Amino acid sequence: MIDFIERPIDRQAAAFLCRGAKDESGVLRTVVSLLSQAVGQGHVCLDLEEIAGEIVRIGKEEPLRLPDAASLVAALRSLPTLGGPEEHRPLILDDAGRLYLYRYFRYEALLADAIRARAASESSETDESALAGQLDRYFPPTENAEDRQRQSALTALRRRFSVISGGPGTGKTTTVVRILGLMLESPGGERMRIALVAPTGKAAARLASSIASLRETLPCADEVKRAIPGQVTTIHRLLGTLPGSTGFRHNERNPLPFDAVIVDEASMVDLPLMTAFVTALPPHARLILIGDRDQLASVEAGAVLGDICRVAESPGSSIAGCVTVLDRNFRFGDGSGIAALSRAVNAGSDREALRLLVDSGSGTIELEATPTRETLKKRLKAPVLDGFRACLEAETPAEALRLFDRFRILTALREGPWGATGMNHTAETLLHESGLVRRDTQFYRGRPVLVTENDYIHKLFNGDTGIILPDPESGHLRAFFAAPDGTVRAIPPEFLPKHETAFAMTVHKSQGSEFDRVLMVLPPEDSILLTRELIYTGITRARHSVTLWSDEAVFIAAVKRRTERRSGLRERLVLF
Ligand SMILES: Nc1ncnc2c1ncn2[C@@H]1O[C@H](COP(=O)(O)OP(=O)(O)OP(=O)(O)O)[C@@H](O)[C@H]1O
Repeated sequence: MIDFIERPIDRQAAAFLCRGAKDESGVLRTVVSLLSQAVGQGHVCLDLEEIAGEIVRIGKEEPLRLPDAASLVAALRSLPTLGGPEEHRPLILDDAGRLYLYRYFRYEALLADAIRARAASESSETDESALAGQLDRYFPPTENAEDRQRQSALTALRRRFSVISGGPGTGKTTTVVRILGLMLESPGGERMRIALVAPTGKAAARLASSIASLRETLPCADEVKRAIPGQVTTIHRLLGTLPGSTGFRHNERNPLPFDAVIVDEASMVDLPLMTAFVTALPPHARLILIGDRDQLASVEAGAVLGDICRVAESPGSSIAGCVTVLDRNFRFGDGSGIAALSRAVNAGSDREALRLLVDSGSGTIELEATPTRETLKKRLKAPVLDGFRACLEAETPAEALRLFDRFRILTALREGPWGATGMNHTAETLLHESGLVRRDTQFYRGRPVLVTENDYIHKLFNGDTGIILPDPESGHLRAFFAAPDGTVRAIPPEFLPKHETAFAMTVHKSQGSEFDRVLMVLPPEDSILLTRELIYTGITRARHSVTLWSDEAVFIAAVKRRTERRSGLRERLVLF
């Protein structure tokens, strides 16, 4: 039984796309409404095989049994709005029984073509023997026979398309900086135009600051170090947004002026944006995607990085050899609590993950039962006061921002007492009662804010985190944000774009950030929103320790549940 609440947009899409069709049974309307719903949930298409024969109930309407797949296809073909892959119609049905909205079909087809074309062409400039010597310098041979970092660098230099995937601490950034050094040292490298991008301002700032410290460690000449770009920008900014349009200034007809582009945190990039980006690259440009294939997929449609990484493993794939997975944890060591736990979660070993949490004597990972509504405030008191006191008592805005990254509450849900809204409310109450903040106005001193939309005028981006504090000079309250170069900037709070309080945030919003300590909160009841990828992403935001509030059964159910996003990208990438 597929039970779903139809949103107004699903109803309108169904009515519009089925207009003029003979649909007494309501099957067509139901299928199109399901497609609209699926896209809203991040799927790129609807798989007819999967819904064939199912009973569907929309809200309180009479349940309806859908016919078998062949009959569904035949019925859909009667729709004047439906066409095949070569046609330009609002709905597209492909040969594998996947139903798309035209826009998404086109994104997927364009992206698959662009990646295949890029993957097929090897970079011509590489001089193999010189390269081997260079690689030995950047990646000194170790007793570890299989040096995947070195392998990933070799792939990135040889190919026009490559992917480096790995969890936190596996050396992705270290490897990127070495690749930059290698590229700039190669013949003609001094003229190479390189762009570094990330999906959010926060992620861009993090990469910029890592590069600034890592480039000094490179075994290369000073002019090469100086040539390494210090600036990291967001994908939107590089492409150039156009007011009132979903298009960008740079596109196939006006390509980006770069020879190599590195995209960090690529798991956060959705299908429409990745397509816009890849199709705006000139054909000769090298594209390197960096990310963690096991993290939550993008908020909007698609799971582009995950799909690419999975295809690369299948025999006959057009992108075989383009993907390297870094799996050795250099930051914690493979045996550390967080690394072992995240590996068990990823593998779906729910019992093993639970055992690690329960038996951990190290203090780096801990499991505690989710508090009830009644005990929530009492249980939250110590973590909140310990976690935020230093930040709220800091002497300067720069110090407060640095200390704020020591601790964060991450929630699985947005709403409800165990969601980000409820946890923020309880945290604020506790801090108010303890005298650490005075929650008497909207912008009170010490209120952390998380920006939730891009504001190009004030250069604030979705995901940026700031704190409201008095300006040390004027005494006026300002929102302070860390700039990528390590300085802070101050914005009058009334100029802030859309934002939320940020003592607690959802795991989704925390992507691209890391904190020393994390308290991750799951609700007391299981829900389809609790997935393996969510748990993995939350745990791996912590650099030193994680406390998980969850009941054992809820944790087990979440680790068992995978997020599968329907798309045809993998199949389109396998085929030549
Ligand atoms: N080959 C290596 N040998 C020894 N130490 C390494 C190696 N590669 C990386 N490290 C160290 O491991 C730590 C993590 O590396 P790095 O920051 O590059 O990882 P990352 O995958 O980018 O992590 P994150 O996603 O959290 O930013 C750093 O302290 C780095 O110096």
